[in-house]
Amino acid sequence: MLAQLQPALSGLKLPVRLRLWDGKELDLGPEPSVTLVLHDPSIVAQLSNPSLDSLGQAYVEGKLGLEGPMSEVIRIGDALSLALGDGSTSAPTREGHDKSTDAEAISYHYDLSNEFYALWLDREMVYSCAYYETGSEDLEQAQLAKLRHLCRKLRLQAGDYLLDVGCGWGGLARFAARECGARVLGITLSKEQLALGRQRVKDEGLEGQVELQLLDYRDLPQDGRFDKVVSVGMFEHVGHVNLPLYCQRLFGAVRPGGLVMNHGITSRYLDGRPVGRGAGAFIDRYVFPHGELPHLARMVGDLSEVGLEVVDVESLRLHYARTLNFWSQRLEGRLDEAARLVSEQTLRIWRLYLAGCAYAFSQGWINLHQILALKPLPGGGHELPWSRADLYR
Ligand SMILES: C[S@@+](CC[C@H](N)C(=O)[O-])C[C@H]1O[C@@H](n2cnc3c(N)ncnc32)[C@H](O)[C@@H]1O
Repeated sequence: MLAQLQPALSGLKLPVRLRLWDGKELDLGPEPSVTLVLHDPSIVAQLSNPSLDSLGQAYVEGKLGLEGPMSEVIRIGDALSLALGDGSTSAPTREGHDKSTDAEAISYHYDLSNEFYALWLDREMVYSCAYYETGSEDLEQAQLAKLRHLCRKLRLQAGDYLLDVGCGWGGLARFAARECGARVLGITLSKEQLALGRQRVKDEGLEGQVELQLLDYRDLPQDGRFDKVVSVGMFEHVGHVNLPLYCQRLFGAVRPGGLVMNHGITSRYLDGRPVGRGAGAFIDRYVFPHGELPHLARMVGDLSEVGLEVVDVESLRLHYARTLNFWSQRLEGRLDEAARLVSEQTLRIWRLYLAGCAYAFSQGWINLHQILALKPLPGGGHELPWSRADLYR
């Protein structure tokens, strides 16, 4: 089987070395930067029709070993999938989402280990795209700049009541309280996040201003009590079927004249079908079960349908590629510590996921959009300034 496949593989001239189950080595091109270790002859059949999903699965299951820089591993995996794969993609996902399946999916990802996430996230443990004002910032600076950018877009004032939907470990909630004087309610579905988030609120003496709760977005108060609503890296978990309900809940939570910021990952495709030669299927299987990425147009449409007026949209695609590269490099630099915190299989998954998503953003398979919307005042007016100049002062 390998003898049949070898001419096709060698024809690609990729900088890859194959190491076989019997120890033999075979270079497919000059100066190999990546070694694929075929632990099992059965993996050869998969190599003849590879996708990022099947290659990733073989790695996770230990049939395939990967040696070399992770970014290079992903690039090679994609080149193999493009050249030899049949290019088949699955249909767009439209799963039913209820509170219990969503809670389970969230726990699978976010309750993994606070210590593990702390190894490679920034100090505030912000788990979403950072903002690089000049492109020369490190991760710590860029995450703080992102929090500032969001608060500025929300025109957050002292005394404002802010709702943070999907608050993670509470980095934005604490920033908004500390730097802007806001009162904040943050909600999450992760018990581990909640415990550490509350501890950090306490450590900073912000208990009078910041409250974090375990609450599903479907159960949010609907009496318009919040001046501003922000949702960062959360709507990817909602699912197409529930997007109208999600937008309805944001609308119901904010007061007339208030602002809503939705920051999250969007699909390149209008129908939200999986992207990237099997990459989407891998993420769904191992990383974010039940996650779904809508197109920007779908999200703008659903916000508009409930009565929120979209006033500003910004794409930060390459900002997320850079953020993920930082995360991936930080994890790669601390693999021994990580291996003590999570299982070997989980570590393999997260290594592929971080490097793979950096690649996916860099290729334009997925994007990151900040969508600012407002709930108009009775009569149609609003409180926004005439220009965006205030954002950049
Ligand atoms: C990628 S994290 C982003 C966390 C934070 N916003 C940040 O930027 O660091 C996604 C967050 O959404 C929350 N989440 C997902 N589905 C949710 C739901 N149905 N209701 C409330 N929170 C949810 C998760 O618990 C998690 O805190």
